[in-house]
Amino acid sequence: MPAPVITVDGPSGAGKGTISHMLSEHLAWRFLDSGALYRVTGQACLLEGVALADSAAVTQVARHLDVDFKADPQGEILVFYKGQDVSRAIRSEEGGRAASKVAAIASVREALLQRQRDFRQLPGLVADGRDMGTVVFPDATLKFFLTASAAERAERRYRQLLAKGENVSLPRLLEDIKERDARDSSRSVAPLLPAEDAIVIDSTATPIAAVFEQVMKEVTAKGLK
Ligand SMILES: Nc1ncnc2c1ncn2[C@@H]1O[C@H](COP(=O)(O)OP(=O)(O)OP(=O)(O)O)[C@@H](O)[C@H]1O
Ligand SMILES: Nc1ccn([C@@H]2O[C@H](COP(=O)(O)O)[C@@H](O)[C@H]2O)c(=O)n1
Repeated sequence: MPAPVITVDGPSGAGKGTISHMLSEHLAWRFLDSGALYRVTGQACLLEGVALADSAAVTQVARHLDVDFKADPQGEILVFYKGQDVSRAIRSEEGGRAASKVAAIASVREALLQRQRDFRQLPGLVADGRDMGTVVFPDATLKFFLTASAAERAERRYRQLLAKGENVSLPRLLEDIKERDARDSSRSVAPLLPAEDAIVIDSTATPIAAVFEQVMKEVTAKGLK
């Protein structure tokens, strides 16, 4: 019997990472941040001087990706590429753009598929991404698709980056989010869309605690808690 999986998909800034992290802590299950794998692939290309448009070379980078995840003492997950902490670099808007470009290459997705599936271990896995419920774990026990308006997601990202002391422009963030939504949704391979059996939650006007409560109701109803 394979380990149970809860998938949390949706567009950028919908709250997937926040809810998935809360859920994995609450259940004491493993956590897969699949976006980080695409972000590290993009960052590795920038570091190794590989052009993002060179699909064959980007695929080689993805196949041999030397990536590691480690929690710091505060429980924050740090991401390492070839032993170097790239957590901050991959979280930039540029990192998100590069990730979304490499993620549109079918052979890159293929190269990262088994690595993602390897996270499925007992007692269970919470998997955060775009195609967790549709492609990577189609047999997941429970599937969520979180969404919110682009304006609300840009506002959230704006507040998040301001709190980190970064100099950001809200109109630019909104443009970036719309551009990334369009690329992620229109690509021919594993486009961003809810699985047929996903529970869709629109959090545009719903605080995090209330979203988590809704998610936990479904988890309990499935007998996972
Ligand atoms: N329901 C909500 N209401 C208000 N703020 C929220 C809500 N959900 C998440 N946030 C905040 O929005 C920001 C982005 O959330 P988060 O990183 O979880 O999104 P994400 O979907 O994982 O985005 P990405 O795919 O780009 O990593 C965080 O600062 C988070 O605290
Ligand atoms: N399963 C996934 C996860 C992510 N992507 C792509 O990576 C970009 C960054 O993801 P974040 O969740 O860290 O924001 C995202 O825009 C997608 O293009 C993906 O394709 N599949």
